[in-house]
Amino acid sequence: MKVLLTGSTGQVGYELARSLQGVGEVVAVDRGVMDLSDLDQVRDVIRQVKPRLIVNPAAYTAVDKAESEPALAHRINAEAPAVMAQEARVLGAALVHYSTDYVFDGAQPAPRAETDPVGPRNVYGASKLAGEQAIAAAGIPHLIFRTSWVYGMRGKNFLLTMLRLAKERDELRVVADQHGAPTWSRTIADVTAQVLAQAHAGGSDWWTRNSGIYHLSAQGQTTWHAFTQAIVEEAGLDCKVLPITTADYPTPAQRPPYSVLSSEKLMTRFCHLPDWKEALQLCMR
Ligand SMILES: NC(=O)C1=CN([C@@H]2O[C@H](COP(=O)(O)OP(=O)(O)OC[C@H]3O[C@@H](n4cnc5c(N)ncnc54)[C@H](OP(=O)(O)O)[C@@H]3O)[C@@H](O)[C@H]2O)C=CC1
Ligand SMILES: Cc1cn([C@H]2C[C@H](O)[C@@H](COP(=O)(O)OP(=O)(O)O[C@H]3O[C@@H](C)C(=O)[C@@H](O)[C@H]3O)O2)c(=O)[nH]c1=O
Ligand SMILES: [Mg+2]
Repeated sequence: MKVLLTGSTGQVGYELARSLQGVGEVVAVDRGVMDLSDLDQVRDVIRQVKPRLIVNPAAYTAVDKAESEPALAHRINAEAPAVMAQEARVLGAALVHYSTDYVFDGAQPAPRAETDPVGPRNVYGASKLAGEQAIAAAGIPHLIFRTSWVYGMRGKNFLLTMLRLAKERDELRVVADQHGAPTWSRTIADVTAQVLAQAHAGGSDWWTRNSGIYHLSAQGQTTWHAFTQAIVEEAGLDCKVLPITTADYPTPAQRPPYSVLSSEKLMTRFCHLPDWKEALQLCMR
């Protein structure tokens, strides 16, 4: 089976390039081959490759910058996935896509289910929500994995930023009033591969029965402050981590105060997800 993989230079895409090897023949395309801001190019590449499955972890992920580039964020996160869905329909292909906890406003401190109302607080979240909706509306076989606070030992992420800052400084000030679940990029890729293996073994109506949104986050919850404490501790660094409020750390984009996802649906149907701290330790070791 031919699998078209986007975003293989990103955190999740890099891990997927490895995890999807057992799923099929992976054709990985980077920005140089398929620029998601060029919708004609997206269409042309899909028509050339003719995949049976498109896996799309590529996205505009710069949350603060998106506030000043809403059109570009929307093109990459909503219009490009819409084109992928249209082309998948023509080919009879399935689409695996990724979305975010930032589709929620996070006003209520309770884990969010897939059926809970959305209400993004920022341009990035709104653009990702529009991407989800375009895929769902296309009526194709699809899986949308909403994940959160992605980190890994490569790429641009909170873990690597904090490791760098903790080495440079004696103390870090980190917000302690935003709650979520840090999720290792490798967990996301491995779970994706496991679910696709089940799809492969599942018979002809598997996609009809299972298409939809799934929350895919590590278990448990924390704050950016406590996440940083765990990072500093695990790295054995000598750096104080001071709790601050969101108001003490002004950013262009608003973030949800509480965006913990309940991954019960995914765990009931497919597989177990690890605790965030155990995954962090595995990643850092
Ligand atoms: N990072 C996070 O904390 C979270 C991410 N997600 C979602 O998970 C998915 C994977 O994210 P993650 O791997 O962390 O993201 P990264 O930021 O690590 O990687 C993004 C990828 O998208 C590619 N990309 C960006 N713009 C374009 C473009 N115009 N054309 C082609 N490729 C482009 C990047 O390519 P290049 O290297 O060339 O820039 C890179 O490969 C995304 O859908 C994201 O929205 C969900 C929750 C949290
Ligand atoms: C660097 C730094 C950040 N912060 C705060 C700012 C912010 O509120 C919080 C997180 O910072 P970041 O900007 O790294 O995180 P952010 O870019 O908001 O991360 C998000 O990315 C997108 C792609 C997602 O989909 C989300 O799930 C989430 O992972 O930490 C501090 O308090 N102190 C610091 O020194
Ligand atoms: Mg960021």
